[in-house]
Amino acid sequence: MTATPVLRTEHLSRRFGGLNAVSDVSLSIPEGETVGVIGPNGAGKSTLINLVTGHLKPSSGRVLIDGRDLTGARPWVITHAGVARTFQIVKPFRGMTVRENVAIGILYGPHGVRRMSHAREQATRVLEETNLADLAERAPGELSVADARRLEFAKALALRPRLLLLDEVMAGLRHREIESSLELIRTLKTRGITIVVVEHVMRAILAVSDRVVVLHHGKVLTEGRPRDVLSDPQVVEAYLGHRYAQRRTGGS
Ligand SMILES: Nc1ncnc2c1ncn2[C@@H]1O[C@H](COP(=O)(O)OP(=O)(O)OP(=O)(O)O)[C@@H](O)[C@H]1O
Repeated sequence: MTATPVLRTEHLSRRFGGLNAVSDVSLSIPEGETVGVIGPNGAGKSTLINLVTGHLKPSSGRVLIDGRDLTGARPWVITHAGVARTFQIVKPFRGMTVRENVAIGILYGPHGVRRMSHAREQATRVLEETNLADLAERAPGELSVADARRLEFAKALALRPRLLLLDEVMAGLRHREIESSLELIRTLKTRGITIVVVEHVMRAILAVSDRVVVLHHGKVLTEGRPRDVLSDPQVVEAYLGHRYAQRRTGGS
């Protein structure tokens, strides 16, 4: 008997007026798998994440978390089912320190921490893990782009999710900063966390994905092993462009 997937979407669709932002997307992600989701701007990647996390309701189709039908459930219900996410546009609470931003999620999260002092202790551990410990008392507005993205990561990790959805956590980062984000994702993989990585940084997708799904005009164009998918002529045509293909075949 095969295990129940951590995330399953069945014929998931979302329309905005006449636009099919996500169209008939059926995915099955088993426990411990890291899936990269790529596609051109406007392909529906963030909408897909928002449909899974309850930030948008589907027009049709279903979302199952660990086999439970949570289609259209509120975000906090999805969080309590073990799902955490980052936002593409970082959304810290401005009036709080970095540590408090993480602690507040723990306090209202699924693991029953009710005392602020305990939440702060746990937040400190997450900040150490995400290399933000030195910045714990800073205001989020003082952080660099890379550290603000790390804070998003830390807020999601603080919920101790089984399924983590990362929406462009590497956008705008430098080489070294990307490497340290990849290191963190690799650590989470070894803990068995199931991860969905939406990313335009192909090096990152190749480095951590067990499988890659390509979205195009809201539909799954193709999916498979990262190197196979990234050399697929359809994917090159729709998204990557020929310069990228030449670079890859040139061995970079
Ligand atoms: N709230 C909304 N109202 C109307 N249209 C929307 C809304 N959200 C997304 N869209 C449209 O749906 C389509 C898919 O958008 P989405 O943000 O999911 O794409 P994406 O693949 O994440 O793109 P990017 O790589 O630029 O982040 C786009 O055409 C977008 O303009």
